[in-house]
Amino acid sequence: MNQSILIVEDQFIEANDLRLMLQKAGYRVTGIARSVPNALELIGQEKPDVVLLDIFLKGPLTGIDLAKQLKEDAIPFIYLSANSTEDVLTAAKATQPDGFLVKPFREKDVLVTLEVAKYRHEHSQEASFRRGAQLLKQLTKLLAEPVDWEQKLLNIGKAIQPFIPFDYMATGFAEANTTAYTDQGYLRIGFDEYQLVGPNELMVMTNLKRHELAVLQAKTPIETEAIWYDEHGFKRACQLPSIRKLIADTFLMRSHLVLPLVVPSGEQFNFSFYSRRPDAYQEEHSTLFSQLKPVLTTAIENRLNANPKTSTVISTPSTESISQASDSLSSPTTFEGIVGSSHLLLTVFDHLSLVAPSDTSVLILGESGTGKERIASTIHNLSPRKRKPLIRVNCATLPVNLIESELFGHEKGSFTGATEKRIGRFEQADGGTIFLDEIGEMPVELQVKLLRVLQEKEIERIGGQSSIKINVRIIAATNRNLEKEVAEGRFRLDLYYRLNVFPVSLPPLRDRKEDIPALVQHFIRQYNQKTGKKITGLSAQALSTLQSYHWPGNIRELEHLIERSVLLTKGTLIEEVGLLNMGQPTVSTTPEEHRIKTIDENERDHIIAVLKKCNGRIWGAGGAAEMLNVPPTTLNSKMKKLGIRKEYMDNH
Ligand SMILES: Nc1ncnc2c1ncn2[C@@H]1O[C@H](COP(=O)(O)OP(=O)(O)OP(=O)(O)O)[C@@H](O)[C@H]1O
Repeated sequence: MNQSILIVEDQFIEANDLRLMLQKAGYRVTGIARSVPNALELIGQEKPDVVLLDIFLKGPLTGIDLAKQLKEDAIPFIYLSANSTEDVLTAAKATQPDGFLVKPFREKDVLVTLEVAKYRHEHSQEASFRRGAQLLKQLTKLLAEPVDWEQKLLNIGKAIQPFIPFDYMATGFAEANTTAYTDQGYLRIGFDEYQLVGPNELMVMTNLKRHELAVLQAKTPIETEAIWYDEHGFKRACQLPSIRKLIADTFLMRSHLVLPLVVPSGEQFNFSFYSRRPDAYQEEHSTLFSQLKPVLTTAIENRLNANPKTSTVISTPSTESISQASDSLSSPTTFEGIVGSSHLLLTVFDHLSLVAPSDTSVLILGESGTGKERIASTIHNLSPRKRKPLIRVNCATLPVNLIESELFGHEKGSFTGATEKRIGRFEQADGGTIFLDEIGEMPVELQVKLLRVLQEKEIERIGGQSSIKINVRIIAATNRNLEKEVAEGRFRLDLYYRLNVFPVSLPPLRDRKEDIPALVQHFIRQYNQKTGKKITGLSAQALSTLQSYHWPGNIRELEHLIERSVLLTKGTLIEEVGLLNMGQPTVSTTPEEHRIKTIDENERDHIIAVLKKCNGRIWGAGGAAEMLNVPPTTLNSKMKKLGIRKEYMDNH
């Protein structure tokens, strides 16, 4: 083995104990550093395979400062720490360490954590390269398919989506002094559904004329190297009028990545990605793109040869979405039965499809009723373990004195009352998945035992003589802020770190109200089936009440409300829901309000109210057109006819 390790620790005795422990296990200790400058000097002399790094050191610099350097040098590191405050923990986590060890150390924990860190480090580097290679292979295949160029670009986007997430992708040639806007855009409106946004569609969506788009295009800076913006940077980049500002404003985009490709003939073709998340893009996306460059460059060259740029065809306006367009309101498109297509939920789906096939542990975070259990079973069902058991353990409801025997089992006679041998939940889940729900409620004493099981992949029944090997995938969930629990000493940092390998955060319903219509429909269908009723939907007034509510109980609360409403409704339409006083329009008593409005005025007010509710969004899931159940183009012309100006859409 003879791996080399540098210990960065200012407590002499602890550092020395570690050194002896490591040497006994066959590691070579390259030195003990007590401060960051001292550590840098030792690393300069010999690059270690792994660094064990205390957070608080001698001098003004901390282990977190050194971690940034280690990351750049691709040296794996493990923090040595006593439980820290939330802020320190957050800062430490942001440096993406390869492990955490909590003092005092047990020899076995140190050795296992080192092994895991080594594996994770090699694996993550190798995995990202492998993923790039896999994507490259997929693209090569897609590009050879005999489909038109627009479809080809869409196929590229779809293949890239899990690796470079986007809500809008713009593609096109970049040239100075342009006199036309010819980019092709793809707006994501469902898990695998995109809306084509060519120049004509963009004109309709933005109420701009062709020459106005061209002017904005000419004002848009041409990036010659990969560049990405987080929310603040993007706001600054969008101060002056440009196409990217137009896209940001129209589709509510918050971060941006431009990946330019220069083909040998000198032409530049851009892939521009936009996201509604504030910080979707990082260096790794540009690195991945470099791996894809050769195959994409060839595709663009071929396109240029077959179809010189000047003859770019401008497509006719279309309101059709490409692929799997959902045609009826009665059956919402779902991802494995999970309803919703808000960008926050689509991000969750992307994460699920990435992580499900592997054995990686997943930590699901989210408020009560956001669907954590639902997501856990989706991960299991999408994994190769799907034919084996999924065992759920609710850590909050297990009696403290029985929890150990529940999880690990016991031998007959091992304690008073143990009249029979018991197989624990871990053993029951062998070959499959264990779902540890409400993990934040697990007593601290038991957390150590759980950590051992995770590290060593074996359990011991209470009263048992030997350990039993188990092969179980762990999914844990909590509605608590685990970092706060760690900071307050109620949750072990090392266990948290071990579980938090792949966190999935479920957004609360109030942050994705655009999913409400589809969820309502889904639950109405479900309860129609159960009760034999034939409810067809919800009145606009009732929907608007639901959209104005804060939803502390999330989807479970919505589900119960719809269940109740289906039972209480006599006709076929739910006219009212039981959330009284929520979001009711205030009644004005001015004489003007008593005047009877014309149909057009009423229609105008209604459209404005809906537009405000959708933050001005017309297109896609949760957009005004969907809420009003009319095609977006029809809504656009109605708005023009009724004189609804763009400023009503800028309300935010
Ligand atoms: N996106 C969704 N589409 C359809 N049904 C959903 C969705 N999300 C949740 N549900 C339903 O909402 C209910 C609550 O979900 P679930 O029990 O998974 O929430 P939870 O976060 O685990 O709650 P808790 O924290 O209270 O255990 C379930 O009936 C589930 O099927």
